[in-house]
Amino acid sequence: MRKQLHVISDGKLSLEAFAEIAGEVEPFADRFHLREKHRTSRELYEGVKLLCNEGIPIHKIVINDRVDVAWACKTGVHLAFHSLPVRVVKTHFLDMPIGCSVHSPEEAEEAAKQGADYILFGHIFETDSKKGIPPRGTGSLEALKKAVEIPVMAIGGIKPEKVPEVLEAGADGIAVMSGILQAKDPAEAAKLFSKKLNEEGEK
Ligand SMILES: Cc1ncc(COP(=O)(O)OP(=O)(O)O)c(N)n1
Ligand SMILES: Cc1nc(C(=O)O)sc1CCOP(=O)(O)O
Ligand SMILES: [Mg+2]
Repeated sequence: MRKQLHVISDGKLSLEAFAEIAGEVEPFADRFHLREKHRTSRELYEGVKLLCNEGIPIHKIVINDRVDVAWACKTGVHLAFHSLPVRVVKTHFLDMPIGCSVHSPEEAEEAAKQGADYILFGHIFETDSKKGIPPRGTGSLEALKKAVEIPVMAIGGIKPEKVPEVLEAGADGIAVMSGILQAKDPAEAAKLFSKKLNEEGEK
């Protein structure tokens, strides 16, 4: 199966800047997450409109945490540690695609049992986003893959040269923030991630 590339907003760029980058990398990416924990629902709603104006199909847009905004915009939702439980969202929003962040095989099993469509597992490698917290490594990814059947996206410190190792450990895709948003040429970076994912995914 084709391996996925998720691009995660960093909460630092303006939504206009993120949408512009999203427009450039759209052909190479499968999902765009608005992970903007400090923003209001109105700002997130406007952010979705900006993404749509840049040509991002609605099915590729995911809102972090805010089920209300996801429902209003008909996007997917990504549930974080502090979010509503997967089961609750699943019960009330039958058709909403649901992702969930997990940090152990037990959390992964629970998310799958409650009806998550996919999980993000991390952080795999050191990343400025999780300073001072030891990375979990690809060994833990391999162990977690044995616990669930739903797709597992690896997150945290993923650079193009790390993709083979992550796929070797069984990842169904990757989620990337700085590797694309801070790249000199985000489109080239996304293209390279996509190439690495497809090359390795076909093995
Ligand atoms: C053990 C552990 N708990 C929580 C977090 C952070 O939660 P998450 O839902 O992944 O939220 P963000 O990564 O989006 O901030 C964690 N990394 N580890
Ligand atoms: C949002 C997020 N969640 C993580 C987790 O482990 O739960 S790591 C992460 C940030 C990923 O950023 P980068 O690609 O720049 O390392
Ligand atoms: Mg996370």
